[in-house]
Amino acid sequence: MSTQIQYIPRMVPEINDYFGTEDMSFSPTESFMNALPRRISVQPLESKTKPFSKGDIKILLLENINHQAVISFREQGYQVESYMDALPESVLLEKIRDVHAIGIRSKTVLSSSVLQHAKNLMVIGCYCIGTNQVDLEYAANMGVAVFNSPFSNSRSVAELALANIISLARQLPDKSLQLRGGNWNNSSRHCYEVRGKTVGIIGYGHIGSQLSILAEAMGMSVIYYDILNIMPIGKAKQVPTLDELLRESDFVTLHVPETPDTKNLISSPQIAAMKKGSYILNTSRGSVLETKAVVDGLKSGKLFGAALDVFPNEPRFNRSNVFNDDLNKWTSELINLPNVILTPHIGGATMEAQSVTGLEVSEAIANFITQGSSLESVNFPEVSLRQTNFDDNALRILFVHRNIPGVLRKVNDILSRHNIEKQYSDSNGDIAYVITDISDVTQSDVHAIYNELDKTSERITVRLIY
Ligand SMILES: NC(=O)c1ccc[n+]([C@@H]2O[C@H](COP(=O)([O-])OP(=O)(O)OC[C@H]3O[C@@H](n4cnc5c(N)ncnc54)[C@H](O)[C@@H]3O)[C@@H](O)[C@H]2O)c1
Ligand SMILES: O=C(O)CC[C@@H](O)C(=O)O
Repeated sequence: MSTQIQYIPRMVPEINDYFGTEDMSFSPTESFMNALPRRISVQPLESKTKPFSKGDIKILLLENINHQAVISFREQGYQVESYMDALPESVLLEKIRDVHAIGIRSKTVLSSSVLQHAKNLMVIGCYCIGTNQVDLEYAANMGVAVFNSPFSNSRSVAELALANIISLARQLPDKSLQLRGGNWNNSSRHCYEVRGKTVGIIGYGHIGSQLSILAEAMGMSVIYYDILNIMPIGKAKQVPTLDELLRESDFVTLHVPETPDTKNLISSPQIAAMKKGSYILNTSRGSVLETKAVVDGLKSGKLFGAALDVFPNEPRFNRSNVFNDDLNKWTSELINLPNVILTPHIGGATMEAQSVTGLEVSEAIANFITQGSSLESVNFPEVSLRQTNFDDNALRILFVHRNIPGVLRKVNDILSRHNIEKQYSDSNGDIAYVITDISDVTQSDVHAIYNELDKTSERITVRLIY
């Protein structure tokens, strides 16, 4: 008989309640954080235009997004509703209906069937690296820009991968578990140094290349496989085929995104190609590694250990008794195997990474709302216009449209009674985006311009900032 779990969304406590909670750490993190070079400014660009009352803009933040984001949005005057967890779909459908911006991490799936309920949505912020949880194309076709934080947690993931490499080599999880059970076993059987061993990195992007540096510093040899030709760091060597990497590595570690090409990238044939007594690590996405093949590899003795931070199915909420066979059918087999490290998707879960991510994505969201800037969006044409000498009679027009010939001419015909101060347009596949600043606009011009642009058959969205 299945049990129905009643879910009551847990709101994030008010900001002052954060201090003194277990999540808060002041030392040594605080001094480190203050010394971090800041690529981003804490305050978003001050808009000289008057878009609307920010108090009318509703921002929904899910999955316990860092309190810096909540503080920053509230200080700017936005309405913010913030929840500890991902919402069950029925609640999400209700909540997403009238929000203008939503911030998520990896557990909230924004599929087309969810997004079609979002009537006011302008922008999605993924407070993480991965964006596979969002239907990016559908969002772009709605005129909704999606932003992520492309490298703020790369170091955290790379450090976890290195820690797992050493832990697997020394059988740390099992030794610790045995001693907790009263069992003293200081045998060196199958315990190794990592120095001189080879780590094979699949996906030499932000995380893979960080790990490369850390692993070399430990005296390891690094080889990597990537679909792109990427310049090696240090003495690392790119290998031409996945097969070569699998054959030569003592530790194989996955750092590719979830794409149709990476689904089950490592499965039984790839594990068969690995060295006997090697180890596999996955901190990328659960879909990239066929976990049943890992279970079989561990059982047969082909693999000496595995460290998995991500799984094909992951719980949406932090709860007890959820990591079981109902979630993934091989779970009980996996948890009973020796030398296996299982972590609940914590690669990027550090105070440092969450704080930087919180600021970076919030800044992108705010700049899209107040300026229309889509720089570094993952699904949108990248357009941004500098604002200079804006006076009370200036108007900024943000027009997202189908990417077909003749649209810019139509737009400029509509605007022809005004001086175009600045204009910038870009396209990305079927979508194009043009930002135009015009001057000498009266209140009735604003309405006329809006109505005319709104009627154009190629329009996806039109937004005016004045
Ligand atoms: N466990 C966590 O908490 C955590 C945290 C951050 C990121 N991630 C995951 O890690 C992934 C990688 O992050 P990143 O910042 O290094 O990404 P990245 O985009 O910087 O690097 C990914 C690399 O993979 C390569 N690649 C893509 N498809 C490939 C294929 N089929 N074969 C070989 N190489 C391929 C790309 O060319 C790129 O160099 C993210 O997409 C995300 O899913 C997990
Ligand atoms: O914070 C998360 O939920 C996901 C982190 C990680 O998987 C990422 O893609 O950045």
